[in-house]
Amino acid sequence: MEQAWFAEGHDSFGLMKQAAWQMAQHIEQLYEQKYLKARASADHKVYRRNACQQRASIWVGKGNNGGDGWLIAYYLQQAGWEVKVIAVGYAAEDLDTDYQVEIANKVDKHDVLSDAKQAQQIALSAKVNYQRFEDSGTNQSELKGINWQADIYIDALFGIGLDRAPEGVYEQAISAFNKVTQSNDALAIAVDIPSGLVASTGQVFERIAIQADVTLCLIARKFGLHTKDGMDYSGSVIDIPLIPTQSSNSAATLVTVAHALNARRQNSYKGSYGHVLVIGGNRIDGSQGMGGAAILSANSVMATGAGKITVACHDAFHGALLTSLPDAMTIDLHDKEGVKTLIKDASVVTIGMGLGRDKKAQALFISYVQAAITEKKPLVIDADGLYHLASLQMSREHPHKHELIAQLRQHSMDHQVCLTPHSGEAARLLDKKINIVEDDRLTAIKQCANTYGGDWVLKGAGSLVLEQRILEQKGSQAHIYVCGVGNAGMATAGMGDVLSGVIAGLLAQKDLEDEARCLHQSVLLHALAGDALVNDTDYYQHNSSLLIGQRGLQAQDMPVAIRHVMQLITNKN
Ligand SMILES: NC(=O)C1=CN([C@@H]2O[C@H](COP(=O)(O)OP(=O)(O)OC[C@H]3O[C@@H](n4cnc5c(N)ncnc54)[C@H](O)[C@@H]3O)[C@@H](O)[C@H]2O)[C@H](O)CC1
Ligand SMILES: [K+]
Repeated sequence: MEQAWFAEGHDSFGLMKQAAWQMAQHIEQLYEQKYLKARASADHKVYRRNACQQRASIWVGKGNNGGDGWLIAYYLQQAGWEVKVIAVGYAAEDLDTDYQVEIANKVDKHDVLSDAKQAQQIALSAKVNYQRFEDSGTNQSELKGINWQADIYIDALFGIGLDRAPEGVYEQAISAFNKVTQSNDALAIAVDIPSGLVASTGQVFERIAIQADVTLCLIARKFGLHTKDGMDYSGSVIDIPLIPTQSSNSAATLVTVAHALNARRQNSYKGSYGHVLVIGGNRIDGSQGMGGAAILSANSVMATGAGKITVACHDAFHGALLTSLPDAMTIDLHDKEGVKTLIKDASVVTIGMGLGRDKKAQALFISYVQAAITEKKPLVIDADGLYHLASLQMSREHPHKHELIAQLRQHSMDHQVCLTPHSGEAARLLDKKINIVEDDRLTAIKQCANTYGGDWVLKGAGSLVLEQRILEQKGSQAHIYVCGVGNAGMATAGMGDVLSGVIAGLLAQKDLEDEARCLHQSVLLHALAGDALVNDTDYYQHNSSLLIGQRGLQAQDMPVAIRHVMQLITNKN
């Protein structure tokens, strides 16, 4: 986006100045919020600390992110701040003003100094105080500068140009920055993205990254701020758009707000809201079984508002299921003909939660998925269903390999097929190592969709959703969403089963608009329900009876929260 802007003839150094100027304004506001408000609350320690001049310690690298940092130092100094720049990766001559002027004079008239160099020159000409961060930092006077107590620490080491793990002096600088901000309880503000975090993937190499309280994100939200490690390092994100951008160019859409649900028609009956068939909850001979997976999924189907439900699970669990969900009808998972007849009647089939991974379970999976395809039913495939799909894909000799996967692909062109792996399951589906998937979740979800067709969720921090849009002309186009809500309390067993239930429950309700029952809506609803149980934000505060907290949150707590969120997002008549 930035390059397109420059190609239109806009000045790149002008943009850097604009960026730095706006960031300096935000830094002043953030200072006020953290310290001056605290002063009003009679925190004497903070009051004493801030009775003097505001102090900023600005850590700059050698690229344009560092350029932003030099200019921020310049603008803050102009605004009366006491500033110190910590220059990381600079040789002594890089900072020697006379030498730099000499170089600048030698530059051919047709050439220009890089933006970062120009920024540095402006700051040095204004006598901004700086210091080199040197390897190992044993020199006491050097240490003094680095440990200099500031109110605000600004990370301008690396931005979107980071392309490898920070090593040597950079690694030391990042850990010194984190140490000094934490020990001073000062505000750590990242320019564009916390240094060490990869903007396009959310990956942090070997846990070396700036731990920011606030990230001032320039031009457009970076995908990496919202998935994998992104949320653990970026703190709260403030957007500084700077230039007009087109969302059609973006890698993904960040979603935090659910589509509103229309109120139900008074004149309706259970058939109006669909019949979900849940297939799972098996008990392999000699094992304790996985009935809970189907039970949790079924409970969520009903909490999401489906009209009716049948659960095909092992006989051993029918009693437990009915105790927890008397609304359900039951059938034995192994009653092939009976289940196939029910598939005909179902509006949505969801399969795999606790289905089991042995050969018998695999045969059931193939047979039920084929029946659903023949009956033209929307399908949700989760957990052990994904395991079987991966096995079929990997096996060279399985007679159903090409058949089933090709059929599923074909089916997904006209019917909704939702597949919901976490990283481990996605790795198996792609026959890759889990860290390959984790290090580039965006590529992984696209590869899943390319291989198997259908709509996908890649679960985990910042769940990704890929929805295929069928185009009028032949073919389809994938749209990717990243879920900007949800919390780590949801990292517990059974949460995936709950999600598959939400997806099926929404799909079954044909009275809802398409956007209100698409896959990213389900992922959002599930995440918002998780937040309703742990967050005491304004949005949920009025229902504090729901609050549980992240530790100890269980999948079985979710249905009540799902109903709560559904009610909040439903249009009133
Ligand atoms: N006018 C503008 O150009 C604007 C730029 N903005 C800011 O610029 C950065 C992106 O700058 P860039 O120079 O492309 O990259 P970085 O500063 O992030 O990286 C610098 C440099 O470092 C090298 N490098 C990468 N990884 C490592 C590593 N692990 N160790 C050592 N060195 C590394 C890499 O080769 C780069 O050359 C953007 O984020 C904005 O902050 C603004 O958008 C305003 C306009
Ligand atoms: K940065």
